[in-house]
Amino acid sequence: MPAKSNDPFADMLAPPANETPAERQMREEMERAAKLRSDEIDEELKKERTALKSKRVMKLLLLGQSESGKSTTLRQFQLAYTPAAFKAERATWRGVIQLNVVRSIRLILDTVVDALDHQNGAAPSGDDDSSVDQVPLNDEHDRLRHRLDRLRDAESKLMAQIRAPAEEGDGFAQRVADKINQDAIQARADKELAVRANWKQPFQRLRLPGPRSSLDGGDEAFVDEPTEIIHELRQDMAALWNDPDVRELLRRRKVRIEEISGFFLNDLERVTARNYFPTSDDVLRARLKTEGVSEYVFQMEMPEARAHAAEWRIVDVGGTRSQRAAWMPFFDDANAIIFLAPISAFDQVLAEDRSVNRLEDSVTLWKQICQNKLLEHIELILFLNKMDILEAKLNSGVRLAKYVRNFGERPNDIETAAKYFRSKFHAIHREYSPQPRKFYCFTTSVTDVVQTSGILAAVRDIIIRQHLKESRLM
Ligand SMILES: Nc1nc2c(ncn2[C@@H]2O[C@H](COP(=O)(O)OP(=O)(O)OP(=O)(O)O)[C@@H](O)[C@H]2O)c(=O)[nH]1
Ligand SMILES: [Mg+2]
Repeated sequence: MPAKSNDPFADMLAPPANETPAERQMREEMERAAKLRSDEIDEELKKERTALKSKRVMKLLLLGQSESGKSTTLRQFQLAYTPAAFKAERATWRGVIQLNVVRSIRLILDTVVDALDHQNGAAPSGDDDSSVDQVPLNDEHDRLRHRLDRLRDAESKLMAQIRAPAEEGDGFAQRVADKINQDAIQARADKELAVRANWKQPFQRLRLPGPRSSLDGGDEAFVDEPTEIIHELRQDMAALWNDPDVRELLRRRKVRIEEISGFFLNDLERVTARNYFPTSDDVLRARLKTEGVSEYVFQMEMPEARAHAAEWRIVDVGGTRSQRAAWMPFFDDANAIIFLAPISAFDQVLAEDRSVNRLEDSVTLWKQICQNKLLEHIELILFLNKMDILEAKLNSGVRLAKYVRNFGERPNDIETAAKYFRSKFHAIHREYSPQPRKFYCFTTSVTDVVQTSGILAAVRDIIIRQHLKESRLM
């Protein structure tokens, strides 16, 4: 009988004192099997830990004021890195584009109705410098606006469709996660449609006509009521938009419909067709304000280890002033920020606060981002966006110096303006960053697919380079 040790655990684990040789053999076999299984588990755990370590997640934050182009940039990432999914979702944008059309027409109608009221003496007194703005309108304009009244019906139905609550359990939620503000679906005072991130879910059930080579073979178009109304009114809409008196009225009243986001009136025939199917360009040009935060997750192949694809998370936020408080929680673990400054907006004001110039707001925001201590180690990538609009504006004779005094006597052209803005934003970056960091700046028009895909590749390389540098330091 083995002597008792002082270790109670060793005693417990010791083989029984009266073990027979057969029992001993069985015990030893069981112990060997258990050891084998235990080693296997250890090995699995080790592998899991290594895999977790090498699983890189890159987080990219899109920041900037409302209408700066954040969601459009996100859509460009989707088009570049998950093109099949992007294409599959184009149908869901039809309603948004139809709403954009209705909204443009409604803006023109508001101006026409106001002019007609003035002409008929029905306008409220007091707001009258309108004789200068006035263009004589006739009965046909009046008839046109009455016929177009039916658009209201299409508008409210489209809004209801897009705002319909999403059902749970749809796979789409995996790609675009509605992170905050589940109920943040609101029509604002400016009546611009805003929806939460997973607004597309109800549309997944709608059967829309595919592009001509549709894989499901269906030519049969899904024609809902708003589509039917918009189609029936297409000629009246075109008549309104192409009417020389109406154009003159808009010009005199400085209503620049073409410059308002989501402008499709030059494509009326195409987008009002019963079997209209949005192109990729249409999706990029469509306007849908973001409420809350949405996240796009995809796998990006890493150049230094082809076998591993890093997970990328791109976070898109709402840019209106009231929504900026929701940005903070995302600062902690971000790898990089793309900050969008729409420099074409130098002569515009914020929709949410008409006392604030949009360029000044962008500059203030840029300062705040540059000096934020939480972000001091993060790569800041600046997009001076809407260059195409800036160019058209300068070419049409709008003088930058009238709005930006310091621009002075410089030539009023796009190259000079871009250089000027670049140096202004660079100076802020230098002065306000808590410690020196590299200044990355691109002049962009993020609705342009070709130009933007090159820029996104450059952005990807900047972020990956930074990540490699950090992982070597760790
Ligand atoms: N022409 C032109 N249009 C642009 C450009 N960038 C964005 N847009 C358009 O401007 C509108 C606003 O862009 P969004 O991407 O929705 O802006 P956002 O920053 O996400 O705005 P919020 O969601 O309100 O914060 C959309 O209709 C875009 O198609 C650009 O560089 N050029
Ligand atoms: Mg947005």
